Amino acid sequence: MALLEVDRISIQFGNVRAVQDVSFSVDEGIVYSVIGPNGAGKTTLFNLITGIYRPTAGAVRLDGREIQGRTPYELARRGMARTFQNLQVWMNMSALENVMVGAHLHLDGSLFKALLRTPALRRRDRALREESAGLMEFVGLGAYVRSRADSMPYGALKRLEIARALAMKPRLLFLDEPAAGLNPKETQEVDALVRRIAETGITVVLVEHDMKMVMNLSDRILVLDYGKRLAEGSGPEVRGNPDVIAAYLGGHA
Ligand SMILES: Nc1ncnc2c1ncn2[C@@H]1O[C@H](COP(=O)(O)OP(=O)(O)OP(=O)(O)O)[C@@H](O)[C@H]1O
Repeated sequence: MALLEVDRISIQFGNVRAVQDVSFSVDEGIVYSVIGPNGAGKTTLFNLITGIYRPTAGAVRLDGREIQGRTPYELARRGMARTFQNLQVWMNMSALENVMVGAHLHLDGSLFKALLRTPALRRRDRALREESAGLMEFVGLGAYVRSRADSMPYGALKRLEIARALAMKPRLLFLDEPAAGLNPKETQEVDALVRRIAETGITVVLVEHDMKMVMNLSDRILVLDYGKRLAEGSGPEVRGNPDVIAAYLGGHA
C-alpha cells in the first residue's frame, strides 16, 4: 500500500478550477515531485493534502485511512509536516525557538505542568533544546544556533523552516519551493539537504521550479497543468513526454 494516496481530488475557487480530478500515490521512502507552470495548482494541491483546504470531491489517504477534512494539526500528529512557499518564520523569536516550536507538537501540552517548572520539565526542555540545535546542525545552520531569526539571511531562513518541520518528526515532509529565491550555490545546498533528509527514511513530496534539482532528486514526478494531471512518471519519462514539453514551451509558464 502506498503511504499517501490522492484519489480524484478537486477544488474550485469561484470559476477557477484550481485542482481537477487529480490522482497519484506516493510510496514510502521516495522523493516525489510536483511540477507545472505558474498557477497550475501545485500549492493548492499541497493545501488540500495538508488540511488547509477541504477538497470539494475526492479522497486523500494516509496509510489507507481517509484524512481529507482533518485539520493541519491533526495531520501533523499523524506524521505530516510542511514548509511554505512564503516563509513562515517567527521573526521575533530566536532561530532555536523557531525549531523548538515544531518539536512541541510531540509534548503533552499541560499548562499546569509548565507553570510548575518541575525538574522533569526542565530536563525535557534541555533535551528539546539539544535536539533542536542538532537539527539546525543537520540543515547546515550550526552557526546560527544562538541567532535571532530576524538577523538571518533569507537562504538560512528557508533552511530554518525545514529544520522546524523536521522537529515535528514527520514520516512525510512536504516542501513547497525550498529553493525559491536562492542563488545557485544555496540551491545546491538545499538539493543536498533534501537528499540527506530522504536518506533518513522520510518520504519527501516536493514542489519546485528548479528543474535541475527536480530531475536530480525525484524518484517520480507529477506534472500539473491548469489544475489537471498532465503526466506522471520517472524523470526521463516525464522529460520526454510531448504534452509536458508543449505545456512548458507553450508560453503560459
Ligand atoms: N484561495 C484562493 N482563492 C482563489 N483562487 C485561488 C486560491 N488559491 C489558488 N487560487 C488560484 O488557483 C490556481 C492555482 O494556484 P496555485 O497557487 O495552486 O498554483 P501553483 O502551481 O502553486 O503556482 P506557482 O507555481 O505560481 O506557485 C491559480 O489560478 C490561483 O490564482
